[in-house]
Amino acid sequence: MESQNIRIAVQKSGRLSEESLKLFKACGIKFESGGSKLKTVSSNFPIEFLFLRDDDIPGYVEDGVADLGVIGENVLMEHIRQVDVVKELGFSKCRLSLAIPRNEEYSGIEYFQGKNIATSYPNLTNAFLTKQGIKVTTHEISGSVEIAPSIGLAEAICDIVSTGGTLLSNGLKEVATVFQSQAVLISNQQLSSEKQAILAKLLFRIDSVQRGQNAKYVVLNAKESDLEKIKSLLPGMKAPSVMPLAETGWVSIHSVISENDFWDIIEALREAGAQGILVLPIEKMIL
Ligand SMILES: Nc1ncnc2c1ncn2[C@@H]1O[C@H](COP(=O)(O)OP(=O)(O)OP(=O)(O)O)[C@@H](O)[C@H]1O
Ligand SMILES: O=P(O)(O)OC[C@H]1O[C@H](OP(=O)(O)OP(=O)(O)O)[C@H](O)[C@@H]1O
Ligand SMILES: [Mg+2]
Repeated sequence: MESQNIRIAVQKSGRLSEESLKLFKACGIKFESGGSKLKTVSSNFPIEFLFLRDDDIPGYVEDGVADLGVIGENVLMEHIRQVDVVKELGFSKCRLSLAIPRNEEYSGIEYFQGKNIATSYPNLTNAFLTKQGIKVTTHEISGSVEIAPSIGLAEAICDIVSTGGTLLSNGLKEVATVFQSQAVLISNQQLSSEKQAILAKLLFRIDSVQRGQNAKYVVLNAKESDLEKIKSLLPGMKAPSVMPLAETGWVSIHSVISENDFWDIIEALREAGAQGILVLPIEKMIL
């Protein structure tokens, strides 16, 4: 009999694992993680977790060994798989970039013509350069790619960059971005209707958590005479809540501000007469 749980593959340990587990926990899903256990079932949601090497996840989801998976778009795009991307997760943001020794002069993409490039992403690298008429020889290596130029393995590299610290400490400079990546939730293309219903519940929870992460709850005091000006700066979920204070002529205003324009709005609020501004995190936001 088919299991009623949906099965999700997440990275066992690495750059995706911590944020993945944090997200599912923030969704109220309880499960054990850590240690040497490679499979665990949630005690309060119909989901089973498999802890795997990230490279294996897209294949497992394509084959239906797992129903869902969390994976970096960079890995997903390198080996085209028949899976659906159901949600951008907004963490493990990084880019796949071409880098060369720092003392080299970079004239433009033509620099790479005929060069040897070390990378874990030969398909993405070749596709990017071929599109621009550049022919290179890629050397596939699975890790520590940044070492390649200094040991004479290649003249350039194409690897994951986030802060740029690894490039810097290996005497390299980033010269072109091939691909921007983040973690995504992928799904098998033939989920049973039962599993689709579980996925819909999961996505509803992820949306609520993400909305909360992108917003702040703001409470402030203001003179009634400044209320209209302040209200025009505050959208809120529907409209800001306004409550009288114990002191005549003063009100307390509660609202929700998007993380993106948070500081701009706070500055404008202060100029408009807001005082005693409190900012609180939002755990979940359900529309
Ligand atoms: N420095 C970084 N900052 C942010 N995200 C990153 C960074 N490096 C990698 N990533 C993202 O996290 C994913 C996993 O990276 P990680 O280095 O943990 O992979 P790995 O060493 O191949 O792990 P595994 O042992 O599971 O095969 C990458 O495919 C990429 O999407
Ligand atoms: O630009 P930075 O912030 O320095 O990050 C980039 C580095 O991070 C990743 O490696 P990771 O540290 O995950 O080690 P790994 O090679 O073992 O995967 C990636 O492969 C780069 O080497
Ligand atoms: Mg890997």
